[in-house]
Amino acid sequence: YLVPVVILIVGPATWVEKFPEARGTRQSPVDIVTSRASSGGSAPPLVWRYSVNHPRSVVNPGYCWRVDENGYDSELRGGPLGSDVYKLQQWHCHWGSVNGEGSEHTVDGRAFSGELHLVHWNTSKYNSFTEAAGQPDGLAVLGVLLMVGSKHDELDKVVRLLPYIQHKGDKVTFSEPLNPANLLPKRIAYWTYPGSLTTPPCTESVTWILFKEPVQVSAEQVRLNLCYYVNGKNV
Ligand SMILES: NS(=O)(=O)c1ccc(C(=O)NCc2cc(F)ccc2F)cc1
Ligand SMILES: [Zn+2]
Repeated sequence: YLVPVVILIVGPATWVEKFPEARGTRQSPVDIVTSRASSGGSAPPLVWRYSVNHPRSVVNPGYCWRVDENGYDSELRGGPLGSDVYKLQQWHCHWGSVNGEGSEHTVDGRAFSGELHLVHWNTSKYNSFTEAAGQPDGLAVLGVLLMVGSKHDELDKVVRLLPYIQHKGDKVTFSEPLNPANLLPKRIAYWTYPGSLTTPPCTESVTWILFKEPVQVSAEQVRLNLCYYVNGKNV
């Protein structure tokens, strides 16, 4: 007898139908195989400066949360970014829904509890984020691996607002001073590779800069993130 085989194709496997870029040659996320990473050689230091005292909005985009910088000035330069200057557009997180394996990148096959992305665009060459997002050197994303440990005070300024944006499209603006640099690890060693947006349209426009040292967040902070965002649905 014939066994009915139903192949349910959801998620990334269907993205190639709608987003041809997803079939590309530099798709993210990837597994970082540390033994195959070459040393940075003589790359110049990575330098960043962020505005602290300006109104930011926390948005529920339907998956996790996103903080919009609302156009306030900032700079990211150096490292693998050549002579171009990039500006912080937004930052957001990816959390796991099961056994705390929620990071997008893995390191030697190991996943972390979550991953923070600080999304920057090339203001030296392009006039808007949307324009830059379509160019191979348009975006630079700083990736921070999150692991359960002590409470993260800077991140808590966002986590404590989550109960107010429980539905997709909800947005709350806050003006409490916040320095995105405090979201980064102390040690700034990183891996870098040319990649893509990890969600549709998966455009291959991202220079990925993933810090080696994970940052600690408390189990309660992970739980709060999970309660509100499990698999992109609000629960
Ligand atoms: N997880 S990640 O850091 O890789 C990532 C960062 C930004 C975006 C994004 O802005 N998407 C919307 C979007 C895409 C475009 F290509 C152009 C405009 C735009 F709003 C998606 C994924
Ligand atoms: Zn992301």
